[in-house]
Amino acid sequence: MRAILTDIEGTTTSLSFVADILFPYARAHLPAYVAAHPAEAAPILAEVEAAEPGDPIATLLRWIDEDRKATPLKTLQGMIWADGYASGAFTGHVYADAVAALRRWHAAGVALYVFSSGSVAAQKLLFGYSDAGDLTPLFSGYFDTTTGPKREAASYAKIADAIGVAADEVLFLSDIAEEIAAARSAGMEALLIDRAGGAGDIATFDEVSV
Ligand SMILES: CSCCC(=O)C(=O)COP(=O)(O)O
Ligand SMILES: [Mg+2]
Repeated sequence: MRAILTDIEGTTTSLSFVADILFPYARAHLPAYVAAHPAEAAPILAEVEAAEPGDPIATLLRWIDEDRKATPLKTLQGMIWADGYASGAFTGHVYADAVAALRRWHAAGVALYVFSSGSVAAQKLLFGYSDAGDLTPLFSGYFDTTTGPKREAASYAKIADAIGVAADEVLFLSDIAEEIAAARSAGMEALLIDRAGGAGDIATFDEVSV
């Protein structure tokens, strides 16, 4: 493999860090953040209102509760989390086996990329302020839903094009079967990870040979 493309939530990072730490932090700070940053928030609120007419703050809070992977929500969450990471309210959870494997693969010359529904800014924060320190030097690039939905093959074809590596030389890792199917449709190798040790192809990054 010349490149590895990884999902975050459920793959490098626990579901509970996202659901129990990140989302509640964004929920609690969203109204005050929007009030304090009107210029930055305005285009995001306009996009939310265009998608669902009504009070955009109420819509955003509901989208958090529904775990909606909507780009404007993800953009705003990334902005809010920046304060949380910078103040030390939390650090980014990355499984120990993922940290070790990412370091090993990087040292072996495999190019590492991220594809997550979280915004690129949020991805850089999570790995930059990770429990294991700054992991961003390991990554060659980041992709989010501005490239396309994670369950559509075209998104993976675009990523392969963008990184300049043939799709069949890219390995994608994710905890979501539909994402794995989309990556395979685009010609990538792909492994379904189930960190609970259930029906996935792998349970940890230790099982991946490159
Ligand atoms: C990296 S941002 C935090 C996680 C997040 O908001 C998210 O939507 C993660 O989705 P993924 O595609 O990584 O499963
Ligand atoms: Mg995931």
